[in-house]
Amino acid sequence: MADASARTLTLRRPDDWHLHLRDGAVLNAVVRETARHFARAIVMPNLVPPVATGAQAAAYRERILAAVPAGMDFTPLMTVYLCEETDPADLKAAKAAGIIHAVKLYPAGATTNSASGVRDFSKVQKVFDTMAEIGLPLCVHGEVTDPAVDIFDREAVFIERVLEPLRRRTPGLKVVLEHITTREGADYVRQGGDDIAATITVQHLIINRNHILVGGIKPHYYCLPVAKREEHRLAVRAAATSGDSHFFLGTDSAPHLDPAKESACGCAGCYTATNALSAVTEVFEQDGALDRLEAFISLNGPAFYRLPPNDARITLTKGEAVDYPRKIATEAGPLTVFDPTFPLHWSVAE
Ligand SMILES: NC(=O)N[C@@H](CC(=O)O)C(=O)O
Ligand SMILES: [Zn+2]
Ligand SMILES: [Zn+2]
Repeated sequence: MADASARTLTLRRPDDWHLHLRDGAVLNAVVRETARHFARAIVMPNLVPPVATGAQAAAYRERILAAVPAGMDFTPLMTVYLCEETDPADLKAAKAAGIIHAVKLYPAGATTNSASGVRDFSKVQKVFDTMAEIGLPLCVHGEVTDPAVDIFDREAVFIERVLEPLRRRTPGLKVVLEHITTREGADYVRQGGDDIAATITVQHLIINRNHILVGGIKPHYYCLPVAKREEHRLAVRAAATSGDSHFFLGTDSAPHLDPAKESACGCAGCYTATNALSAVTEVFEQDGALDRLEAFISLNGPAFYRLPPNDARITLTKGEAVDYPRKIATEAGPLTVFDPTFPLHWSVAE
């Protein structure tokens, strides 16, 4: 489809396999930014209070659909937030009704709005067993919360201490290790067989921890899992651009209003929906991997989730630097768009 000198790419319309849309004023402002480019998205359930039941997922889905501007075609794929009280029968019913496509595991305290997450994994083993039985994937925020573990080691330690034992206890459970940031994450998933996959974000293809900390603290580059050393960024980037079916785009676009980011205790999350597709295309071009872009953004995700790829196509065109907004206005205040640090040249025909 694409060669190194391509200036136009026509690809199947992509999906975003990890997205935060929030609610209310922010939802109303950000949903169009995603719907412009992506046909579907796995919508994260970490609202306050969390989306914890099938009924709450159905109600959130209605609020999202009501916020999609007229004439735009966007399908939210809902998830439920795993709590120690989650009822396996409720998940079964919500999956059978086509409302939910995954369950999200947040270790309690690991990230934004994760206070209701799981503390004692033995309390949710029945839920995992049911999910394995009905083929409902588990999306995992893969970081331990043990205060004794260094924040830069939390993903690798999670794989060893939590994820591998959980998968051994629950044969057949399909797992997405979300937003991987390490060589260990990429290696584990690549070698993990057909029941595991990983999402990779835009920012983790582009930034390492220096971007956050050198020359002053840059709150808009702070997200969780936090960006690691350069060698890890390169390993994650190689996984994305390899075309390997275990890896697909989940932007983890995570809007927080500017005052909440630019603060003495700034929130974790990068807002990337607006320029995600241009940035990912630029990355694949930089690495001579445009022929593997469609696998990463449009094919590998649906295959893992056992959904058909989109029939619609998008056209990406290379030209002068793309002029995308630096901020998105919402009725609650501004959101800063992720700055990839280099100009983007690929625009998307809408
Ligand atoms: N990635 C982040 O840094 N933040 C996400 C939560 C998450 O995906 O862990 C958010 O909801 O803001
Ligand atoms: Zn997360
Ligand atoms: Zn996220």
